[in-house]
Amino acid sequence: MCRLLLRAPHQDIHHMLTTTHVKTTICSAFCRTVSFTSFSRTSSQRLSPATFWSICPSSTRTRRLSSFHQCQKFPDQFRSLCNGVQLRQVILSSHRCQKNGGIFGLTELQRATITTSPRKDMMSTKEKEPVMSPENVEMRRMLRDIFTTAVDSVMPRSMLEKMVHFNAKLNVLTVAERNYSVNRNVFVVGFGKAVLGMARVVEDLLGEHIIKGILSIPDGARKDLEKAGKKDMLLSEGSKICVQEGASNNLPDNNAFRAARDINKLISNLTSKDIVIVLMSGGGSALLPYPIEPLDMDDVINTTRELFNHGATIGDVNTVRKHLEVLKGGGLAKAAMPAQVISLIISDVIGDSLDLIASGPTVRSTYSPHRCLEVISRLNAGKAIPERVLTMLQSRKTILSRQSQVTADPRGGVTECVVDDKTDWSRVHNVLVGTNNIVCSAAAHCAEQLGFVSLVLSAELCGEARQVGVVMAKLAQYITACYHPRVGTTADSDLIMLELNIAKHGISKNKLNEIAVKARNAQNLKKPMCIVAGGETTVTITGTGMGGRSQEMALTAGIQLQKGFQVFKERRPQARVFFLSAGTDGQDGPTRAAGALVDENFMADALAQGLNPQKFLDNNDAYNFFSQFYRSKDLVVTGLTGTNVMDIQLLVVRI
Ligand SMILES: Nc1ncnc2c1ncn2[C@@H]1O[C@H](COP(=O)(O)OP(=O)(O)O)[C@@H](O)[C@H]1O
Ligand SMILES: O=C(O)[C@H](O)COP(=O)(O)O
Repeated sequence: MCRLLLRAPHQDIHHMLTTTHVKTTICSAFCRTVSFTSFSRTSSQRLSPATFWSICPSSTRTRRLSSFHQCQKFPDQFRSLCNGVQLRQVILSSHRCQKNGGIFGLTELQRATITTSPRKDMMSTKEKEPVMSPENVEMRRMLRDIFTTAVDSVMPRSMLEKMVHFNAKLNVLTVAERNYSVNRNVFVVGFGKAVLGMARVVEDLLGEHIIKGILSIPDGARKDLEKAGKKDMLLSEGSKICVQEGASNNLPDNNAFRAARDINKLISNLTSKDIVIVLMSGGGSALLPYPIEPLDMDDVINTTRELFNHGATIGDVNTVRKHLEVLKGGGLAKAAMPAQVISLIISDVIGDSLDLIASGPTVRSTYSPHRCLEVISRLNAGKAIPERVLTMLQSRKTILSRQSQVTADPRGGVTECVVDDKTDWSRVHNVLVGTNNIVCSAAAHCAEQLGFVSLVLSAELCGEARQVGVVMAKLAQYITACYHPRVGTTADSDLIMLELNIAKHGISKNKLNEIAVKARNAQNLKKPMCIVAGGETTVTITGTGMGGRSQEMALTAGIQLQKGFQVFKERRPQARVFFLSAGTDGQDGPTRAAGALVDENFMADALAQGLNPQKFLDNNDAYNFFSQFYRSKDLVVTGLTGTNVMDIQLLVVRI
C-alpha cells in the first residue's frame, strides 16, 4: 500500500480519502479495513465497494467517513489502516464527528491529523524531500516568471528613462516636460530601496555635471545587486556619488541617521544656481531619519516599530514620523533652498500620495499633531509609544489649538495648519516616475503572453493581510463557480452567497461581473485565468513569530482554500488554484523572502508534512512555516530587487 500513496510522503488520510483522486487500490484497502459495503441508488448495477468509493462524489465520501467516525471501532480500524501504510503515529483525539459538521471542517481535519516523520520511500531518493507533481512544478514556475517579469518592468532605468532626458549639446535637462539648464551644478541625494539604480541612470545622463552625491540605501542592497549581476544598477567606477548603507529590515538606525546628517549638510549651503536631484522611493523614510530635538534615534526607532506592529498603514506611520523628524514633511526641500529641487519619486504608497512616499521630504506638508495622536489612539498604541513622543505631540497640539491659522475640523475643533515658512515651493519639482499600476499591468500582460486570460483586480489592495488572503481564496471559488454556473430556473445560490461574501470585503459588484465575464471567456478559450492585484496590506502582530504581510496572506489563503474550495471542487473536480503574494522590493517583513505561494492542496500537504498552518498563522510565523513546508520551495526568494512599488498578488484558477 505504501507504494501506492500518491503525492506527499505522509499524506493526511482523511483528505486523501475524500478527494476524488484516490487510486482504486487505496480505496480497496480502505474499504476492506473499515468493512465498507457499497450501495448505489442510481445504478441497478452492483458495484464493488472500492469502485463505488472511487467514483462517488467527495460529499458522499465525506458523509461516509463521518458515519465511520460515529462507530466505536473506527479509531482502531483507522489506526490499523494507517499502520498498513506505515504512517507512524496517528492522532485521533476524537472519534466522534461533530454532529452538525457533516463535512470535515478544518478543526476536525486537524484533530485527525496524522503526524509522522518523513518516510524514506515517499521521498525522491536523491533529494530526500517531498515530491511535487510536474503540473505543480510547472504552474509554480509560471507564477514566478510572471512575478519576475512584472518586477523587471518597474526597474528604475525603464521608468526613469521615460521621464528624464538630457540634451548634451544644449546642456538641457528635461524632466516631465520642464527644462533645466545644467552646467556642473548638480548635486544628487537619494534614499530608498530603488535609489541606487536611479542614481546610475542620472549618472549615465549627466556624468561630469554632477558635483557630488550621497545615497542612503538598505543594508546589503548593493551586494544583492552585485550578486544578481545587475551592473547597470550600480554606480560607475570613480563615481562622485557615495553610498551609505543602513536601516536593516526597514527600521531607522544610527547608520541611516549618519547618512541623513551628511545629506542635510551637503544640501544646506547651496546657491540658487545649483540643482539638487532628489531620488526617493519606498524605504526612504527609514533611510532618512533625523529626529527633531529633544527626541533621539531611540524615540524614532521605537515609534516606527510599534506603529507597524499595531497594524499601521504606511500612511499612518508616515503621518506621525513627518512630525518627529527634521527632513520629512518638506524639510529636505527647505534645507536645500535656494537651490532648484527636482525630485524623482517611485511610489510605494497606495494612491501615490506624494506627501506620504518616504514621508514627503520635498513636498509641502500640513502640520497636524492632532492627526498623529488620532492615529496612535486608533491603533491603540499609546502605551507602546515613547513618553517623550507623546508629550511632544500633546504640547504641540495645545499650542496649535491656540493659534489662529488653522483648519477647522468638521467635527469641531482645530486639526491642522499649513506651516508658514519662507520656502519658495515653485522651485521644487516633484515627479512621480513609478507606481504599482505599472507592475500590475506588466503582470497581466505577461500572464496573457503565457496563455492565461488575465484581469487586474486593483492596484490599491489594503487591509489586514489575513483578511485579504481569505478574500483571495473566495475569489478562487467564485471564478471556479463562474466557469461552471448551475443553469436552470433557480439561481445559483452558492454563487450568490459567494458574491455577497466577497462584496462585504470591498470588491464591487461591477468588478465581480467583470471577473465573471473573463471567467466565461477563459472557459470558452479553454485557458486558465490569472487575477492580478497590487497594493500593500498590514499585519497586526500578536504573535512572536517571523513573517511578512505577503507570506501571511499566502498562508491564510492556503488555509481558506481548504475550508471553502471543496464545495466548488465537486462541480469541477479538476479545478486547480495557485496563489502568489510577494513584495516587489524582494523583502517581506524582516525575512529573507519576498513572499510565498500556495495551491488548493496546501492544507492537506502541510498536514501531511507534519505542519499545522493555523498554528503558525496564530503566531505570525509564516516565514518559519514556509521555510519548512516543501523545504522552503514555496517561498519566493529574490534578494533585494533594487526597486519598490509595494506588493503584487497573482491568483490563478485552472479548470
Ligand atoms: N512576524 C510577522 N508576520 C507578519 N508580518 C510581519 C511580521 N513582522 C513584521 N511584519 C510586517 O512587515 C511589515 C514591514 O515589512 P516590510 O516588507 O519591511 O515593509 P515595506 O515593504 O513596506 O518596506 C510591517 O507591516 C509589519 O507589520
Ligand atoms: O516600502 C517601504 O519600505 C515602506 O512602505 C516604507 O516606505 P516609505 O519609505 O515610503 O515610508
